[in-house]
This record gives sequence, structure tokens and C-alpha cells, in this order.
Amino acid sequence: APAPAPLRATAVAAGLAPLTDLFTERLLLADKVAAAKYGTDKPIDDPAREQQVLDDVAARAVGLGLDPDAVTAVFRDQIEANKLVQRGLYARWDAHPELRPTERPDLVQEVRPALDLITTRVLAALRETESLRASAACLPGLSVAAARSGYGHELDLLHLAGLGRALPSVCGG
Ligand SMILES: C=C(O[C@@H]1C=C(C(=O)O)C=C[C@H]1O)C(=O)O
Repeated sequence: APAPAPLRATAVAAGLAPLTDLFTERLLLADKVAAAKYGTDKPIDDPAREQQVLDDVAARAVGLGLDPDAVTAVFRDQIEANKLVQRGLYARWDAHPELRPTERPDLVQEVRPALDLITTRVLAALRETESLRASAACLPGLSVAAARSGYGHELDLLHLAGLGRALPSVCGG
């Protein structure tokens, strides 16, 4: 039998790209979340909403044949990454009032439904990438995929830091 071809980081990265692109899309929505809350009495942290997101993904993971704890860990990281970006934007807007958003999106009617659509796509991508994520090539491939997603979306340093925060639970889960 022919020797198996080596698994190239770029091939693994291509397989993980849908996931890192979705993480990036979710992080870009942090700008809308922050704009919805900034200057209101709504705090960045909403533990009840977080629990709702996590309970929902855990239940849907079971339906997809995925490990609910592993899926929950991935979404916990997405939430932490999102709050990291929100806090960075608050600091930026506090220091530079001219950069403050001029419109306040509706969190419940507009922004959370957009996050929920991404949740469904992330769950499907986690299902699609189950074997890649369990492989030893996951971490290097994920690094390449995330770098490409970040550059492709022209992320600034704050959002790149958020993307880094979104990744630790992806491999081996
Ligand atoms: C995105 C929001 O802000 C925070 C981050 C969340 C998330 O990433 O899903 C959920 C609740 C909040 O702690 C939000 O309030 O919807």
C-alpha cells in the first residue's frame, strides 16, 4: 500500500477555515453589541443570556452527536472573546469620544438574532470538523486558519486578540 501523504497544515487550515471565519463574524458583531449597550445601563456581562446560549448549544450538541461539554467550552470561549472586544471598544470610546457609535442597534431585536444565526452555523461546522479537531494537526492548522481569517477580514489588533481568545477549546474537544 502506498504511504499516506503527510497531512499538511494548509490542508487542515482549509478544513478549519469555516470555523475561524464564523468566529471572526461573531467577533465583528461585538461592535454592534457594544454599540447597543454603550451609554445605557445594560452591562457588558449578561450572565442570564450567557447561560441561555450555553444551555441551548449543549442541548443541540446532543442532537448532533457532539460532546455537549466540548461544545459548551467552545461557546464559553466565544463569549469571553466577545466581551474582551466589547471592553476594548468601551475603552476606545471612553478615550476618543469622536469614535463613539452614532447609532444604537437594538440588542434583542437585531443583534442577538444575528448572533443566534452564527450559533447554528458554528454547530454545523463543529460537526463537520470533528475528526480534524481530534487530530494532532489541529493546533497548527487552526493557527493558520485563524491568521487567514483575521487578515482576510482586516481585523485590527483588538479583534485579533479576541480571535486568539476564541480558539483554545477548538482542538481535541
Ligand atoms: C453578546 C452579548 O454580550 C455578552 C456576550 C455574550 C455572547 O457572546 O453571547 C452573551 C452575553 C453577554 O455577557 C450580549 O449581551 O448579547
